[in-house]
Amino acid sequence: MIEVMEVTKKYGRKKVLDSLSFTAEKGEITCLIGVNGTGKTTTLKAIAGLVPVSKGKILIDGEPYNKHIYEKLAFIPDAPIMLPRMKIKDAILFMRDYYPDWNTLRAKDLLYFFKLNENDRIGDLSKGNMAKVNLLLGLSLDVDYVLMDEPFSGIDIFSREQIANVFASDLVENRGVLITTHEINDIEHLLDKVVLLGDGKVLKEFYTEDIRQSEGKSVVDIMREVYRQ
Ligand SMILES: Nc1ncnc2c1ncn2[C@@H]1O[C@H](COP(=O)(O)OP(=O)(O)OP(=O)(O)O)[C@@H](O)[C@H]1O
Repeated sequence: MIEVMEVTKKYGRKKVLDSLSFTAEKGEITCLIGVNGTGKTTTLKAIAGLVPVSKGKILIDGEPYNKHIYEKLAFIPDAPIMLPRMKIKDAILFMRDYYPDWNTLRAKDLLYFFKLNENDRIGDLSKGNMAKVNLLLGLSLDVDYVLMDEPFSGIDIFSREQIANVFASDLVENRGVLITTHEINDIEHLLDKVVLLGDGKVLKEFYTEDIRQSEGKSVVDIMREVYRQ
């Protein structure tokens, strides 16, 4: 389980995360939602140990950040991970050589599934294909937790469907997936838990099944209630 416990993060004097607490479980897809600048990316980076927090604790399976964290966790940003002049196949070889948990077979499957050309250069890719390459590189690591920053941002409907299919497949089964997104419509049915953020705080945390069953509401219904207050 990923446990974010009363985490405060300041950039200079600006408080970006304000005593933020929530959990993301293994075997579940948890989605962080919030307007621009509310601290979603900062939260993922803090969990991945890429930015230090000012206060509070983050535990992965009960352990605080340590040098073995990347054996458990992959962070997939919404920007290119590799150098623009590298070909997709070079990026795959780099990952294979660098990470002991690299799964070559899965990388091949995803290359085929996403219809990517391994000879294309990273710097020449469209935004959608860049997102697919990032997803391929992240999901081909045999880790328990995958953090994905805005995997659907600026991506056309067909690519969004392809990416959503990956979320529904056994590629993410048994892992803990934590994503940030604005594009809730295509993936609402795949989400187990939603955490609504506002000004660096949790405004509401809920299981999608619970609100469907007990209140007959969708995630968008709850978002309207919370953000219109
Ligand atoms: N390195 C930094 N130095 C100073 N301020 C930063 C830094 N990184 C982020 N911020 C600020 O922190 C706030 C939260 O940024 P963050 O990127 O976490 O938000 P977000 O919810 O992911 O936004 P978006 O939806 O636009 O991606 C913003 O006001 C941003 O300007």
